[in-house]
Amino acid sequence: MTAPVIRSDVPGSFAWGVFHDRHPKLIQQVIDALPYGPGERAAVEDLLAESISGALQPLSTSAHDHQQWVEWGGEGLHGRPWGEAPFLWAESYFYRRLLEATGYFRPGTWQGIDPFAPFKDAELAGAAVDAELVALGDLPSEFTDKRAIALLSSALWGNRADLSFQITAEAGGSIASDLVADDSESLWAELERAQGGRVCIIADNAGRELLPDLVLVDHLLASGLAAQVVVYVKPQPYYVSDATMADVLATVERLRTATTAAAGTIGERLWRAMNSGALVVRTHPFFCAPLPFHDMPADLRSEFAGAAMTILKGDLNYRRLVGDQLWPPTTAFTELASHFPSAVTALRTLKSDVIVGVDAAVVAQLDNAGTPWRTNGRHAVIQVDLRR
Ligand SMILES: O=P(O)(O)OC[C@@]1(O)O[C@H](CO)[C@@H](O)[C@@H]1O
Repeated sequence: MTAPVIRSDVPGSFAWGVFHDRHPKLIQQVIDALPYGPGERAAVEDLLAESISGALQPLSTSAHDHQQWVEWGGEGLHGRPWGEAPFLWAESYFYRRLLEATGYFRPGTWQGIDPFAPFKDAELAGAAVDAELVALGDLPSEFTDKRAIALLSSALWGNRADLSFQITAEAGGSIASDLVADDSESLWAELERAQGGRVCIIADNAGRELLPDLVLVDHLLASGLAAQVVVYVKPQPYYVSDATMADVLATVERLRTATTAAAGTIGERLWRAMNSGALVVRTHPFFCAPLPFHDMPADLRSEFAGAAMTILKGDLNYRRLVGDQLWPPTTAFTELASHFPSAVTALRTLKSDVIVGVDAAVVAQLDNAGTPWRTNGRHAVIQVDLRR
């Protein structure tokens, strides 16, 4: 089964807009957020110009991952317009090159400085997170189904980043009308069935998404639904807000030091779970690769094999799971997710063109409404492949 691979050279498409509208704004924000010198500023602006109207240049041969990117497909793309590369490839490479331009990997003063840290730090320190921490206290404190459903919903809508505990505490669950596919009952049934196994979570964004993700992790461990949770984060700054280990530590600290008792208790439990190995945070270079998960290397594949469930958060992980392709939206999710080494659940708000596993009647209704439902971030899916 196949479908057209998404590229960013179709004017007016979502992918085209990412390169032509979103990236110029992002680059401006990056060079305004830290006092980069003339060299870094020029390199960042050159990258933007190259990605919009130039030919795709290779990483410098002295870069530690030069060869890796050649193997990931760079060789066939060097010298061609960026828009001819698959969108997933080009977007991922853009973030790698942005780190090159800001000196993230180069020995020197900017080495290891996350160019997106000012945005992530501000979000985590902000009033919205304060309100989230307070709202945590309104959730049932016992490890009931009601709490589980509310936390799953918070982790899902945390990907939308304007909704989380505050909504779920009030609604007592999901914002059902915006869920275009909901297999959450299968997820809970499978976690109950496999009780005491290992659950993997492939994290997405830091801040207002990682916070509810970690609260869900705490629930899985404290309720006994999982004996161990492994959270996978990015090895380096990526797609602006993607979570790294530094973001996990900052989020656990934000919980621990919260003035609200519920949040503080969860933060302490997460700390102790890391101490005991019940909660493990891991990463791998492939999490910043420009390829679908279908192509994951054997060492990473073996880490997921044997997990009771892997939960993938967010839009980019969904694109990598099912393939960044224009599938008919009614294509079965299980058909495209079956390559993954364990049972999987996608928790994703829709922010790009890729979507599968939606009933024909729902697709017709959404199409008829005339809104850009695939990309406006309003809708979401909870999709499960139980591998049986
Ligand atoms: O994975 P997330 O954080 O949910 O969303 C990331 C994302 O929406 O941002 C990109 C635009 O820059 C999209 O191509 C991509 O899928």
